This record gives sequence, C-alpha cells and structure tokens, in this order.
Amino acid sequence: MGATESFGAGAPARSSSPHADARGADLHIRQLSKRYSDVAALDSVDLDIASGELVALLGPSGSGKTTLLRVIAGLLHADSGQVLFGETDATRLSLRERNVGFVFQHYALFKHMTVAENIAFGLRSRPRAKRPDKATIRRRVEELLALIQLAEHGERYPEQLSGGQRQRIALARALAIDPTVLLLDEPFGALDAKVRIELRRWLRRLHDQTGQTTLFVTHDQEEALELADRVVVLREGRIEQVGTPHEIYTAPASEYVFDFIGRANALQGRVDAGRFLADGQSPGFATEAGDGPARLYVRPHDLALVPAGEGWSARVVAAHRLADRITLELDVDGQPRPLEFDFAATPDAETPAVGSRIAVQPLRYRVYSRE
Ligand SMILES: Nc1ncnc2c1ncn2[C@@H]1O[C@H](COP(=O)(O)OP(=O)(O)OP(=O)(O)O)[C@@H](O)[C@H]1O
Repeated sequence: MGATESFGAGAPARSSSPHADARGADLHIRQLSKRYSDVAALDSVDLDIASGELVALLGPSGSGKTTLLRVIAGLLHADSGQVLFGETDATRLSLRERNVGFVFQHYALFKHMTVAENIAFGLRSRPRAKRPDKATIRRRVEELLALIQLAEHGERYPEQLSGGQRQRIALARALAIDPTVLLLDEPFGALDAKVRIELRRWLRRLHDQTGQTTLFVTHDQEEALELADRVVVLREGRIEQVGTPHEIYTAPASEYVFDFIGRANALQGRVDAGRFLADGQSPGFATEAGDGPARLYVRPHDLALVPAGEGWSARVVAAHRLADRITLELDVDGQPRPLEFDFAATPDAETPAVGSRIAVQPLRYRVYSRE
C-alpha cells in the first residue's frame, strides 16, 4: 500500500546556508531564562542563528516570542543566560550599544517628521563622533527609499501613506543604522490579510537583496513557513523544534508541532510490532515508533478513499463541497473524535451521502508514542 510514515513529497527546502553577502552578526542564545512570578516566559532557551539568516519565531500567544525578542534587543533583561553577537557577549550591553534594528506592530513612525527624516533618525541621533556627515546620511536615505520602492515619497508625512507603506518605512528606518540584527515583532499584524501577504513576499525579496540577519515573530504558521529560512517553534517558553519550513511541515517533532502547523487529525491507538492499530479498527499502518499506546496524526488532505477492509471504517456525518474540494466529517468506529477528510473531486463526482459508510487510509502520517 502507498501509506508511509514519512513525508517525502513537496518543494525542496530553501537552503539555510548563510546569505552570500550576509550583513549582521551571528547570534547565539545560551540558556536564556526569564520568569514572571509563576510563569516561565523563557525556560533555558538555546538558539544559534547564522549571519544572513531570516528566522521566524512561531508560537501561540504567551509562548515567549516577544520576551525572547525583547531580551535580544536589550529592552528586557533575562534572569539568566547569555546573548552573543558573534564573539561579543551582549548580555550587559544597552539597547544603543547593541545597535539592533526593530519594527513592532505598533511602533509608529514619528508623525511630525517626513518619511526621509524618519529614516535618517537613527543616524542623526548618533553621538557626534559616530554620526555620518549630512551628505552621507542623505545618500543612505535615498538608497533605502529606492530599496523599499518608495523613492518618490521621501517628503511626505506618515499620515499621507497607507498602513503597508508605513511599515515599509519603519523597516527602512530600522535598516538605516546597519543593525547587528533586525528584529521584527508581528510587523504586519495590524494590516489586512491581502496586504499582509504582499508585504511578507516583499520582505522575503528585500531580505534576499540585503542579506540582513533577521528574527521575525509571528503566530501565523503560513507566514513563518513561507517567509523564513528556518522556523523556531516555541511552546510555553521552551523551543519545541527548530528546522527549515520543509522539515517543520513534513517532519513535526511532536504532536504539538503537528497540530500547530496545519490542520490535523489524531487517532488513538497503539503500536504493536511496527504497526499502528487505531482503537476499534483492524488495518495496521507501518511505523518506526516503539510498542505501546500511541497516536497517529494525519492531515485532512493526506487521507484517501479505499475499499472496505483496507482502511479505517467510518460513517459520514457531514459533507461540504466547495468548487472542486469535498470535505467530509467522519465518525471513525472506535474513535472518540471525528476525522476530517478533504479531497479533490472531479466535476461530475458525487458527494458521499451523509449516513453512508466509507473506508479511508492515511497516505502520509506520523505516529507519536504516548507515555
Ligand atoms: N510584563 C509582564 N508581566 C507578567 N507576565 C508577563 C509579562 N510579559 C509577558 N508575560 C507573560 O510571559 C509569557 C510570555 O509572553 P510573551 O509576550 O513573550 O508571549 P508571546 O508569545 O509574544 O505572545 P503574543 O503572541 O500574545 O504576543 C506569557 O505567559 C505572558 O503572560
């Protein structure tokens, strides 16, 4: 049968090798911990980011993403652990000394300054000895305006721009200081879905041009998977998995990651001599998990209709059709939770009737042992 526990198919992973013209330092996080009374916002976090990488920090609300970013920026001190920029221990350095660039969802532009003045701000406010001369600053601003494709907008004020344009300016302002690392905390979070998708693709192209070491916080798995060289999945202040988008999607290290990364069905059962047997069902599916209680995870589009006896037998409890996709809700015999099954249908194919019995088999899946 075609069923397999590994996920072979899919686009090749984007290389995580450092950018050819990488800018910014390597970043090393060592055993960072930060508590708020009884909450561990960060719990012994270790992470290495190569110069030129674009890394997404992904996790649900409260998982510690913003705390980690703020500790790296120097806006917040950890209880223990270290932040290293290359060889330099930055743990005790101030925000200014770290020379990081950041853009937050609500980190507004200065309203009374033009776009050009906003971008120049970081350079102009440097101490005199480190401040470039006026002509150099002007050139840098023009370069950045061209880079963010807003060359004609330098003399406008922020209120004369769209939300998406403002966030591009905020990025240019952060890049102006040639930062050690660029830290972005849900920079497109306040924008509508369409602009958000356009901007994340734009950010990826911009990153390919600049090679700037970047850490990007998001709770949107699609954004992380599309944008990043590598994704760090956080859970309650700990790193659950680090990998390329391809690795995270096709080989989730835990039930938590599988569930968080896309739509997921979980079947209860046990592993016996290399086969997963769902409770109440007889066909077994090959797995490398050890013997004992386990759960099999499968995405709704990774199931297939099969003849009775070759898959899990189930009753159709709901059916929906949208253009060429059919989605069924199945009550699988012996399973506590319904299963979602999603497949492409030819235009003349009939939608299975509610109440009818069918059998389905997982094409690609993962089995996780349970203690
Ligand atoms: N100033 C604070 N005082 C007390 N608890 C805090 C404080 N800041 C954060 N926390 C707690 O620390 C944990 C991590 O918060 P953090 O903001 O880093 O999460 P997050 O993943 O960025 O969430 P979100 O996506 O909602 O921004 C949460 O449980 C949060 O409630």
